[in-house]
Parts: sequence; structure tokens; C-alpha cells
Amino acid sequence: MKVLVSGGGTGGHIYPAISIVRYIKEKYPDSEFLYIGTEKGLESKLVPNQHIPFKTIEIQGFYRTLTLKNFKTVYLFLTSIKQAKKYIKEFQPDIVIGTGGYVCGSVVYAASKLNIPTIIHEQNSVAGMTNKFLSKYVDKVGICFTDAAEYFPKEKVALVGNPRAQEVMMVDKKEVLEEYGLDSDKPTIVIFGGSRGAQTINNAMKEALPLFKGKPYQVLYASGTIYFDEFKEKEELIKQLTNVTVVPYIDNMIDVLINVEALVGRAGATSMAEITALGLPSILVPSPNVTDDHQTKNAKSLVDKQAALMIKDSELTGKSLVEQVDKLMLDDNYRQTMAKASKAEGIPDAMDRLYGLIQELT
Ligand SMILES: CC(=O)N[C@H]1[C@@H](OP(=O)(O)OP(=O)(O)OC[C@H]2O[C@@H](n3ccc(=O)[nH]c3=O)[C@H](O)[C@@H]2O)O[C@H](CO)[C@@H](O)[C@@H]1O
Repeated sequence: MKVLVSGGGTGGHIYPAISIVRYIKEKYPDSEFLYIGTEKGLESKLVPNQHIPFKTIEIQGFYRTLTLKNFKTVYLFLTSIKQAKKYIKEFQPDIVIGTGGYVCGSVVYAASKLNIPTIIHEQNSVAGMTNKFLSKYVDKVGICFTDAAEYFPKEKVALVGNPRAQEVMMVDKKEVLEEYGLDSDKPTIVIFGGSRGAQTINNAMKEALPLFKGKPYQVLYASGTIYFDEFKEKEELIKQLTNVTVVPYIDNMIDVLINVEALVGRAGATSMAEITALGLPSILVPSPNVTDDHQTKNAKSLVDKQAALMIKDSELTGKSLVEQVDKLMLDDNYRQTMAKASKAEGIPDAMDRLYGLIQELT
């Protein structure tokens, strides 16, 4: 089978596409793959790292305000469709799957115009602009939250969950905390602000560093590549803290998630799929800078089931962060109850379900 995937901008759109490729490759090793993204998006780093053939088109998102820059957006959209059609004709895929982000707008649209079977995957409870546009043209829409169904043509929608959820379930545990200078036998919490890091979480972490001293648990913090330099001035302090490690990015996040007791993070949909598949207790700090405040909606779906704690972005400080982390890390029973509730929300067979849609179309 020849599979073309496209999705980009942030990790939340990219990792599900990578999971789709890995799953099909495992099932049918002779399959061929092509990933189309942009040079500027995180996909230009993540995808070649996975040895998946990668091609780029140039495109930019629509500005929501009235601006002349949207003329360039329209121009790039039209030229990128042409480019995408060229790639598609060369590769001749049996199926084209878009996982969100504006790059897949041109690619999936071009595929539908060439009569190739198409699927889009929507990770969030509130649909993104690109997926709303594409849903008119595609054959199937895979969703992760039942709430998302209202944005799409009813007859195309199927609840599949997030492919990354199934991938985290399939990985064998290997001890990786030593790679980060931490002790595999100590309870550990991982903290990160989505795939790109988050300024508020970074500020809170800088305040929190001295407060973690002497705690009976360890902290692994991924600041996001662009914020990492802010920790240079804290280098001396971090060296003294034997239970805290700060890195820019965690490349082997699945391995890390399997080895930790809990997580603090944004409430991006792909992270949430991973957390619930593994049954990880978490403290969520929804980003206030996303369409229709969808991360708060994502987080509340877990908080309402006692499957996570939430701190509002505006209320996050070093002190409030450590207080909540203590609540979770110093009480095994509380953590176990939350882990159970979290696990109950997961869709661990998401990729099997999505593959069912692929089979229907090919
Ligand atoms: C600001 C923004 O627009 N956020 C959106 C974006 O989030 P974002 O890209 O942050 O997505 P998620 O939180 O959903 O996923 C992040 C992914 O990156 C991985 N990871 C993260 C840090 C790290 O160091 N290493 C690593 O591998 C996580 O394990 C996860 O797989 O896409 C999500 C899915 O459509 C949306 O729900 C979010 O609202």
C-alpha cells in the first residue's frame, strides 16, 4: 500500500501522522510512505528523524483579521495545490490522510480533486479551520471527541481516537530516566508545555526550582527549544538540585511517559490521548491562546471525571505549581485513584479503528 500523510505546525498534528505510518509499516512492511509538510513547521525536524520520506510545500495560515497578507495566503494556497498535485501524481498513493494544520489543507484538497481516497483526522473537541474546510471534500473524518462531530458532515464521521494513544500502548518499557541524569527507582514527574513549550509554565518553573529541593520525587522538565536559553542563568542552581533535570525537548517522550508517575502539561489533544491511554495522573494548565479555548474544554473532560487536576494559566506560579505537584506526588493513594479514572477515558485501539476506515476506502 502507498500512503501519503500530511499534517504540521505543531507536534499535536505531527505525532498522530507518524503513528499512522509506524502502524501500517509494522503491519505491511512493504508499504511505501510520503509525508508532505512545510520547511518551517516542526515536522521538518521530526519526520526526517523517523526516516520517513519527506517533501515540503510553501504555505501559510489565514490571518483572522482583515489584512493584505491574506492575498499572499491565497496565492500560496493555489501554488501549493499545484505542487501537491505534482507530488501526488509522482507518488500515486492509495490513500491520503491529513492530521490537521494548514499544510494538509492543500495536500488533502489536491488529492480529493485527483479522486484519491482521503481521510482527515481531528484531534480536538473543537474542529480546526483546515479540517472544517476539508470535510466537504474528503471521504471520511476520524474524530477523538464526540463533541467534534457537529462540525462535520454526519455520514463521514467516525469516532476513532488518537493513533498516538495506541502507539504508546505498544511500546515495551525500557529504563530511560538515567539518560536524563535521574534515578529509575525514584518517583518522577515530567513537565512540559506542549510541543513548543509555554512561557507561563517556564516562568513558573524558574520560580519553582528552589522549592523542589529535597523533595522525595524527581522532576524532568522540557522547556521547549525556544525557551531553553532562559535557564542558562539557573545553571548553577540546577546542578545543585539532584532531583531536577531541565532539557529543551524530549525526543523519546513515549519511553519517558512509560517511566514516570505523573505529568504536568498543557491540555493539547495528542498529549491528552497519551495520558489517558497510559492512565497517567496529570495536572493540566490549558493554553489560553488557542481557538475557542479548546484546551480548557479538553482539560475539563478529564477534571470532571477526577482524572486530572487543572490550574488556570492565569493562576500558575512557582508556588501553585509545587503545591499541586506535592498533592499528587506525595500521596500514592490519590495518584492511583486518579490513574484509574484517567485510564477509563483512553481509546487504546484508536489506530485499529482508523485503519478500519482506511480499509473501507482502499
Ligand atoms: C498552542 C497550540 O496550538 N496547541 C495545539 C497543538 O498542541 P501541541 O502541538 O502542543 O500538541 P499536544 O500537546 O497535543 O501534543 C504534543 C506532542 O508533542 C510531544 N512532545 C512534547 C514535548 C516534548 O518535549 N517532546 C514531545 O515528544 C507530546 O508527547 C505530544 O505527542 O496541537 C494540539 C492537537 O491538535 C491541540 O490540541 C493544541 O491546542
